[in-house]
Amino acid sequence: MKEMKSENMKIPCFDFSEGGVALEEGSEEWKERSKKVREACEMHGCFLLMCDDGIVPKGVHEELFNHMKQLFDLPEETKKQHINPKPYRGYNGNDDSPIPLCESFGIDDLHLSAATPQAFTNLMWPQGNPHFCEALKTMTSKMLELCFLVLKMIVEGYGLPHRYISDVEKMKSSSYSRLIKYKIPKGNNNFETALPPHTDNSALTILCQHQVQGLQVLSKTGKWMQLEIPQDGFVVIIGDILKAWSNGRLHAVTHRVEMSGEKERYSFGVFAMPKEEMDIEVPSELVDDKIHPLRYRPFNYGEYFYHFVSNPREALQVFAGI
Ligand SMILES: O=C(O)CCC(=O)C(=O)O
Ligand SMILES: [Fe+2]
Repeated sequence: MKEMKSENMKIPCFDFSEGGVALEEGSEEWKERSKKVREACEMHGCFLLMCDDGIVPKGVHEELFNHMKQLFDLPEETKKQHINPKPYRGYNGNDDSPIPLCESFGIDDLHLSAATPQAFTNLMWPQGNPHFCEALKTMTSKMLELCFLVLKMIVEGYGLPHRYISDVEKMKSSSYSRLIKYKIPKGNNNFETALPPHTDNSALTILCQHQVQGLQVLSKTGKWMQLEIPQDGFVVIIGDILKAWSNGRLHAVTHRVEMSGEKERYSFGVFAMPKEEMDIEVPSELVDDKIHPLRYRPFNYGEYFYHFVSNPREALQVFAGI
């Protein structure tokens, strides 16, 4: 356990509340920070993020999680009404599931239209739940703004021409918000895996949680490290798509959730991803003959997702090699 803690010290935590977001893009400070963000994404595949009121208005975090608790307390028949034929969406929560400690709802493109969060909250509460509806929409939009900021920092961190900003902007043209509850393990085990090790099928993932920690990342040296997500803060995780786009330079970190026997855990994740028809193609600036030969041939997100559904661990491999 001690070892986990000391390794965890190495996962960088950026404080965007010290004017990070207000930093003028292109300024020297911005360039400096972008380099550090890029290095963290190469070395660890994730980093922690602190934010102040200017980014996520005060109280929205708390509001979101208070309502999420009420959501998961609704009767099973009500929760089951949230259906979506696309894999990983909809409501997942029955005890026969291969991951019985994890109960979740997935919703696509929550922020694009006011009708989407409203349809969801009206389905769960026929009398409506405007506060939750607003909190869901605000958090998703803010978290996607942070994703775009990080994507722009990555472009800057590699010193790529400005035109790549529109490339990375497309990496967040779709999104999927996931509301998760992790139950307390029933056995006597101190720790139980509630979400098995995986990499994300997104370009970039941003997550927050309510008080209880549990997310662990696998270091490049093969050690599991417990993350300490700051209160009202976030963790940013590189997904498979940015790994491919960056020619394998950014690390799509393997992560899992371990639950201890004490308290339920609630988390909220936003997965930024391209539209299905979008091509993922490595910028020529990130390819050279000697150290960085081209590692992934161009593919589109829909093709990748198709492979991910049948074999998540090998999906990116399909496009590896030329
Ligand atoms: O709940 C968490 O902290 C992690 C969730 C996660 O990794 C996922 O949904 O892909
Ligand atoms: Fe994940």
